Formats: sequence, C-alpha cells, structure tokens
Amino acid sequence: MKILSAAQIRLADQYTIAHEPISSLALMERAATQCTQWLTARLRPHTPVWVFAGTGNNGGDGLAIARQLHGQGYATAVFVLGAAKYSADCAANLTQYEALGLSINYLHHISDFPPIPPNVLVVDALFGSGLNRPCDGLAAALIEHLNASRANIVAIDLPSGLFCEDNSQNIDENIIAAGHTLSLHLPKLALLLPDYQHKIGQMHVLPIGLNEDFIKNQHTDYQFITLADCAAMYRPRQQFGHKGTYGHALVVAGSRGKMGAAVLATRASLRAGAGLVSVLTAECGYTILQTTAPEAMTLLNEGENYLQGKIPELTAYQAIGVGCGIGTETETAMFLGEILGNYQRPMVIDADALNVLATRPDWHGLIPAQSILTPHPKEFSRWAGRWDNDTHKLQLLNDLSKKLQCHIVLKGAYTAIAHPNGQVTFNSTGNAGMATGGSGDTLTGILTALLAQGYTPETASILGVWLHGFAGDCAAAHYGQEALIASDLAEFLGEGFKALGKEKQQNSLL
Ligand SMILES: NC(=O)C1=CN([C@@H]2O[C@H](COP(=O)(O)OP(=O)(O)OC[C@H]3O[C@@H](n4cnc5c(N)ncnc54)[C@H](OP(=O)(O)O)[C@@H]3O)[C@@H](O)[C@H]2O)[C@H](O)CC1
Ligand SMILES: [K+]
Repeated sequence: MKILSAAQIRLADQYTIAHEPISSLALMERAATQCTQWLTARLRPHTPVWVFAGTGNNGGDGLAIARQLHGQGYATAVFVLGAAKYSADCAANLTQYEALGLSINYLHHISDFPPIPPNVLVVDALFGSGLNRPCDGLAAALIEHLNASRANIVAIDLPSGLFCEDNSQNIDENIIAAGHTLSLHLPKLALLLPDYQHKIGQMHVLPIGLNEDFIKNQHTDYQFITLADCAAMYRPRQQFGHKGTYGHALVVAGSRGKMGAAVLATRASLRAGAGLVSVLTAECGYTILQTTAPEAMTLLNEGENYLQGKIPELTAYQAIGVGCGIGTETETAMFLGEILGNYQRPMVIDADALNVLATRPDWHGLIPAQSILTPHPKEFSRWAGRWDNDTHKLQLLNDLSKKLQCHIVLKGAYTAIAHPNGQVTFNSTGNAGMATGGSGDTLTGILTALLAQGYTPETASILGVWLHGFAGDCAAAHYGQEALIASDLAEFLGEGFKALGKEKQQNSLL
C-alpha cells in the first residue's frame, strides 16, 4: 500500500472523479459512508454524536456523516467553525443537512464553544489533508477546547492540526487528540510516526475507491506493507523440497546470563523455515541449547562464558544472524570482527553486535552490503546520534542505510525499514504486547532464516518484520498483550505463513 503526499492524494481524487467517473460530491458521500459504517459498527445505540466541521472538504465529510448518522437514528449536532468561504461540496452538505430541518451551530467566538457532555462522541472534521499552516486563532482555541473536554474523539482523515507529512514545526496543543483516526483510502506518513501517536490513537484505513491504477503509477519513497503485499513476496514450500533447499542458518548468540537470547533466536529461525539451523555460542550454553532447540546443531567456541577465540568455517551457511545476547566483552568484539572479516554474504546484525560496531566505525566497511541491521531506537541513536523529531529521524535512517548500503529495521510502532535505494517500508502488524524482552532476538532468528531460504535481503526484511508482528498479533489475541512473552512469538509464526499461503492462493485463483 503506497503512502502518498497530500498533493498526490488530491491528484488521485481528481483522477478518480474524472475517470470513474464520479462527481466529487458522490466521492465525498462514499467517504462519509465508510466513516459512518465504521462508527455505527462501534457506537452504543443512541450515543449522541457531535460533529465539529471545518469549511473545506474535511468539513464536508463531517456534515455528510452527521446526516447519515441522523438518518440511522443517532442524535447528532453539528458545529461549524467560522463561516468563511465553503468548498463547494462542504456547502452542498450544509444545505442537505439543513434541508432535514436540522440546525447548524456556527462558532464565531470562543464564547460560542459548547461544553461537551461526557457521553457525547465528538467527530473531528475540522481539517484534513488540506491543512496548509499550523492552526492558530479560533481553530487552535477550539482544538484546545475539545482536547480539554476529554471527550472520545474520532478524527476524520487526520487529527485536525496534524500535517500529512512533516510536523517538525507543529505545536502539540494545536492538534486534536483523537482515540481513533479514520484515514481515507491510504495511510498518511505522519500517521505512522511515533511523535504524534498520542494524537492519532488507533489508525484505521478505510477504502473509498480511489483509482488504483493512478495510485500504482505515483512515485513515493514510502510504503505501508500489508498481507496482500507480503503474500506476493511469499514463496510457498514446493513438494519436492528438502532441508538443503531451505538453507542453513547460523545464529551467533548468547553469553552467560543471556543464553535465552540464543534460544529465542534459534527457535525462531527453526520456526521461520530454515532447512538447517546451527547456533554458535559460549560453552555455558551447550546443554541449554541442546535441550531447548534439539532441532538445531550447537557449535561451541573457545569461550566458557562468552564468545571468544577462533571462529569456525563460515562458508557452509547461507545466512548468519549475529548479536543476540553476545555481550560486548573485548574478546567477543574481536570474535565479531573475525566473523565480519570472513563472511561476505548479507547478514543480520542485532543487539550487542550493533553496540560493538557503534563504537568501532572503522569496522563498518566490513559489514557485507545488503545486510539487515535491526536496532531499537536507543541502539539506533548510538549509530546516528540524537534526533529532534520523526522527520529528522527518518533522514538519519535513510542516510545510514545509504551509507552502509544495508536495510535498517528501526523497531517500534510502526516498525520502519530504510532500504539502500531510499525507500522506506512501514509495517502494518504488531502490538504493544511485543515490547517485551526477547522480541528482538526472535525477529533476528526470523530474518536469518528467511535470508537462508534465499529471499533477497529487501524481501526478507519486509516479510520477516511482517511475520514477526503478525505472530505477535496472534499471540496477543491468545494470551493478551500483558501476558505475551517473546517465546510465544515463534509458536505463532506458523499462523503467519498459513495466512500468507491462503492470501496467495486466493489471489492466484483470480
Ligand atoms: N481522496 C480523499 O482522501 C478524499 C478526501 N476528502 C476529504 O477532503 C479533505 C481535504 O479537503 P480540503 O478541502 O482540501 O482541505 P481541508 O478540509 O483539510 O481544509 C479546509 C481548508 O482549511 C483552510 N486551512 C488550511 N489550514 C488552515 C489553518 N491552519 N487554519 C485555518 N484554515 C486552514 C484551507 O483553506 P485556505 O483557503 O485557508 O488555505 C483548506 O482548504 C480530506 O482530508 C478528506 O477529509 C473528500 O471528501 C473525499 C475524497
Ligand atoms: K480531521
């Protein structure tokens, strides 16, 4: 699913209107219907709904939603901010709403702002993708008033006051704090970045039938990965495959006290479909690994408590995942340097391997091109320095990806993957329950297994992050987010592969 700019979305609107063809008013009606259906599927009967509308098409959406809800028996009230020039479709919906004998409350001054009763649902239709300057004056005052009311707010298209892309100059209190944001047809970049998640709430993308061919031809550096996208990348098992077909993954992980990281990465690698998995760890982990991951071969190095000494022959492995729980002892750093110096295929580099390399920039040239690095934000800041806001962070992510020619998976909600070609992929799966120790080790195992099976690094990075999050969603549905632990993730990976297979099969029948 592409992430388009506000200008591109407007072009998609116009193209759809011209080529479907459909009138802009009918397209607005279609958008409103999607929002109304979303609302009525969740509203308790007879919940009063108060729509705060602007004078543009976002406001037009709001007025159409209010009319549709009224038609379904909901008690609605409409408040229009100012009475400046209305867009044609907003004016048309004003007329239609009034034609029902329903009154419109015009807000000209702060004194016009109504107190919001606690049981009212507020629909925010003040501004959408047409916001072209930070909110101020009466608009800012109304946003502050609505936020202060602590009402449940559903934002149409965007929380009013939030720009589609760059909010680096925005002011937090001038943005609606919504519990849910109904993004029309495509997500906007700002809805996928952490800075304003407290304003966006849960994002829902509602299709409104924009012309897909037009969208497909639009260039964008940003994509939001979905089940359909991943199914297209997924390669189901062939009948005559054998374990050699699916590669040999090497997990280099673990040290005394952090052997669980090696177990999690190894088990995830097995569950993610590698034909063979070996795990290279310190001697103290031998019995642990042989017991918890008997399907994997355990290699020992010369270190009792952490990796050190001579490295094994590496040519037998189609992929190596290194870093989980290895610690940052000097001998371990030397061991890592040896591995980097003797392996040229793309690797997965995570956790302590990232921390070791962050302090050794002179070793960065040893990182094989197209490798997959998987920092969490703190590990990333050790590589890229601090950032002021999400826009700056994305720039740093892109810069590092291009500099190293690697795929950088910046874990978070939503996980963002910067690719060396300048593209950035945002993941659509996962939940807060996955913010638990060992979740990253599991992702490293998955990515290593996908590389070993011959997926390209770009595909492996996207598919692996999606599978990891999908397994997390299944685990959260089963255990609840609080009770979800990292070892659950590998157990639900199969659900992700089954979902991909089903989606692929359905599409292939077309
Ligand atoms: N394809 C789709 O996604 C569809 C989206 N729809 C809805 O349309 C809006 C976008 O509508 P638009 O009319 O372009 O703009 P807005 O409604 O977001 O904004 C209204 C006008 O407000 C003015 N403006 C901008 N910034 C401010 C500000 N800070 N303070 C005050 N006023 C502001 C601006 O006019 P100016 O003349 O003042 O510049 C805007 O034009 C989209 O979000 C969807 O909700 C369609 O309904 C269906 C298809
Ligand atoms: K809005």
